[in-house]
This record gives sequence, structure tokens and C-alpha cells, in this order.
Amino acid sequence: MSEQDSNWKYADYIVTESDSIQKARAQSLELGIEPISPAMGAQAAVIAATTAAVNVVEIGTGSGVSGLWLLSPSKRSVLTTIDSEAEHQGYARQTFADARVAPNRVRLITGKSLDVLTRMNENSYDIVFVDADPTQVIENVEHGLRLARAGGTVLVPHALWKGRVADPAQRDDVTSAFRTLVQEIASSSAVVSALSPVGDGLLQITKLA
Ligand SMILES: C[S@@+](CC[C@H](N)C(=O)[O-])C[C@H]1O[C@@H](n2cnc3c(N)ncnc32)[C@H](O)[C@@H]1O
Repeated sequence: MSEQDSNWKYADYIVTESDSIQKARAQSLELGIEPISPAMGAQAAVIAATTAAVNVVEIGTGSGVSGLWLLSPSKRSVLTTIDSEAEHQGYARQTFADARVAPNRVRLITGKSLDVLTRMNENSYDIVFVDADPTQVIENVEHGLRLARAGGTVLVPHALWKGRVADPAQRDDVTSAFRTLVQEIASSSAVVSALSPVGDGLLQITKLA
């Protein structure tokens, strides 16, 4: 195993996930939904805590792994989470109930992200977590930046897309979309950004104004 692989494995291994997150993770894998890694979840929770996030939007509910991590630092935070699959949201609803998250802290919206996001208020959210259809990541991030308040943060897991973004020989549509996104964000003066190699990449974009 390479040094980097050992580091990634260890970063996941040292994270202790709650029973509810572990259960949701197992369920995700059974359903063929890819949840964020434990280390990525822990990093998302740290960002939610340091930004004192109250209003959080998630694009791509899955069965609730990332949602529980985002809600974990504060009992005051509220998650609006969007997914096109009602079945996935049914499992997520159960995940949030198992974790004893008060029902008024979670708003589940079933629909395609690009339809739902256009109806949401701009400059209103502390965090927008983008983890839905990877072919639409650029459009979802554009909406995320519109929805985020000044000082708010858009988080994009899988930004290094299975190690392919860093390899210029990989030119499939999804890899190219993530590569374009990462490059455009790195050169934007409207945001402060960082690309963390946690999991298969977490792009963190904080809106300046
Ligand atoms: C990678 S999974 C999300 C995993 C979740 N964030 C987690 O870590 O637990 C992607 C989710 O996006 C949903 N999805 C795919 N295309 C979508 C679209 N156009 N609009 C909304 N949701 C979509 C899928 O149904 C799936 O549940």
C-alpha cells in the first residue's frame, strides 16, 4: 500500500461514527448509493461547526449519511435536502428519526436539483453541500454560490473524482466537469477556496460577497 493510501485509510479509521451514521452507511452501500467517507463527514462537520452553520442545503440526500454529519455539530441547525429519488429520501427520513433529529430540523424535497434550486432563496444559506448527479456538478455549484450568503461555503465532495481529475489522460464527461470546476474556482476572485484530498477530494468554496 502506498504512503498516501495508508494516510487515507488511517484518516477514515480514526473517525468514530455514531450508530445512526453507521447504519445509514451500511444501508447506502446495500442500495448502491455512495455515501461520503467517514473522514469527509468529519471534515464537513468541522466546517459546519466553525462557520456556526444554521441553514444548510444538501443536494443529494442519499440515505442520510452526509446529512447527519452536517447536522451533528449544532442542535439549532436546519437541513434542507434535495434528492430526485423518493425511495432514497424514505431511507433518509428513517435515518434522521433513528438519530432523534427533531422533524422540524429537516426539510426533505423530492425533485431534480436544477428544478428545485431555481425556486430557492439566494444569499440565504450558510452551507450548500453538492453531492448529486456528477454530470451536473457545475450547474449545481453555480446554484450553490447563488444560494450561499456572503461568507457562506459551498462544499463539493468527490472533487478529485476517484483520482481521475489529477490525471490529464482521463477525459470522460464527469472527470472533465470536475476538472473544469476545480480550475475555475481556483482562479476566481469572488471566492476563497481550498481543495482537500480527503476521501476523493473535498472542494471548499467560501463566497466573499
Ligand atoms: C452520491 S449519492 C448522495 C450521498 C449522500 N450525500 C451521502 O453522503 O450520504 C447521490 C444522490 O443524488 C441523487 N441524485 C442524482 N441525480 C439527481 C438530480 N438530478 N437531482 C437530485 N438528486 C439527484 C441520487 O438519487 C442519490 O441519492
